Amino acid sequence: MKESDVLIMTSVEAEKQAIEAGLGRNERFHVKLAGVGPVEAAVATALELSKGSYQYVLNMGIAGGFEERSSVGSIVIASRQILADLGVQTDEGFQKVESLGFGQSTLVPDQTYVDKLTRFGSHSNISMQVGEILTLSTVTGTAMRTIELKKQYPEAAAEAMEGFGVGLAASKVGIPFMEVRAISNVVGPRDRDAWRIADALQALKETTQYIAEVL
Ligand SMILES: O=C(O)c1cccc(C(=O)CC[C@H]2O[C@@H](n3cnc4c(=O)[nH]cnc43)[C@H](O)[C@@H]2O)c1
Repeated sequence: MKESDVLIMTSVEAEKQAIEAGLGRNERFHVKLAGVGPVEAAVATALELSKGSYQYVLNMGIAGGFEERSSVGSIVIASRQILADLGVQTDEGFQKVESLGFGQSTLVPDQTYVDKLTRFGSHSNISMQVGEILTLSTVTGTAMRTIELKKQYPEAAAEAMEGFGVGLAASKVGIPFMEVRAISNVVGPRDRDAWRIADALQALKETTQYIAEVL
């Protein structure tokens, strides 16, 4: 393992296969399973980082997109990763953990590579945008929760379940990180049959080809 190696954490085997197909034969990149949810992802990433020497950490996978901010089949690169349900629920509404005077619910990924990938992507056929990505332990599946999240995080472009965990593990040891998600479904009332997983996995594969050139 070399110091310029890149660790890519993803949730499930189908995502890993799409990413590996995009990378082709590239020995700098190591794709590992993070499991599902922020806790699994943080632990899995910390363990991988303890075994090797990495220059960069990426969280990649599919995600739900907020209708007005991202479309199915497009790519969202995180400007911020927000652990959206870390806080306190009161009669006046939800307050972030920071309002209690401790804790952290937002991470800012490495801006240099976010910019590089966005610039690179603007010359491709893939629709790519930068926006906030929420990390949640529970997939949003009702209209009411969707409205709540949009009210709390009006700038959110997507939600997934691992980004903050991966980013936190990397940030604790001072390694730059980034989250890149392909939108498979709209955030809203649960309709699993409407998820366009094949399209999202194809976008993930194509984006990984760019990442291998940019990083
Ligand atoms: O069933 C399949 O063939 C299949 C193939 C690839 C991936 C999956 C997953 O279910 C991946 C789970 C992973 O996806 C993220 N995700 C996707 N949509 C959402 C969403 O609307 N809200 C939150 N997370 C979402 C999440 O990070 C999961 O870990 C299935």
